[in-house]
Amino acid sequence: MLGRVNHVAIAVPDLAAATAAYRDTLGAVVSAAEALPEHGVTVVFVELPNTKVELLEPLGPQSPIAAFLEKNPSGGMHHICYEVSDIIAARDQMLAAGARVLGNGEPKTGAHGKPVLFLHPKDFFGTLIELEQV
Ligand SMILES: CC[C@@H](C(=O)O)C(=O)SCCNC(=O)CCNC(=O)[C@H](O)C(C)(C)COP(=O)(O)OP(=O)(O)OC[C@H]1O[C@@H](n2cnc3c(N)ncnc32)[C@H](O)[C@@H]1OP(=O)(O)O
Ligand SMILES: [Co+2]
Repeated sequence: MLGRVNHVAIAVPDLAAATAAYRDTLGAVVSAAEALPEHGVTVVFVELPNTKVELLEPLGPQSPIAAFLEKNPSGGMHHICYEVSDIIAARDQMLAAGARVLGNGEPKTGAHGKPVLFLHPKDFFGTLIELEQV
């Protein structure tokens, strides 16, 4: 079911500072910041030769990363995103296996304009998984 790693996401308390560290200290190519209110985050992508790093800052009072940052105030790895070819088939395969698909189970449009779903970290060894249809 799983294809390539699309991105690894890091939740950060200060997106401008994190972006500057990746751009100026690590010498990476970074995108402009984009607010995604429907996901409760502002995001910057770090472009790498083989994948991307997604820097996430909370946006709004209902941000899904707010509690994570309370527990990890200096930031931390938040999720890994795998590509799938058919997100509905992947969702149904996960539900049949007893894994928890987060939200209402319907894909949302992710940062790349593609359908995404999340799987509960407690069902996958403490790692939140995002599936993105490509
Ligand atoms: C930019 C758009 C998009 C893209 O296209 O790339 C994105 O990536 S959006 C990214 C942000 N969106 C999401 O994270 C949506 C899915 N997340 C959720 O639904 C929730 O955050 C959650 C994972 C269900 C957790 O919410 P909740 O149960 O309310 O939080 P708790 O703090 O109570 O956590 C319960 C339990 O799970 C542990 N936890 C929480 N988050 C993570 C995590 N990222 N990685 C690993 N473990 C996590 C948390 O520590 C709790 O464990 P215990 O303390 O042992 O109970
Ligand atoms: Co993501």
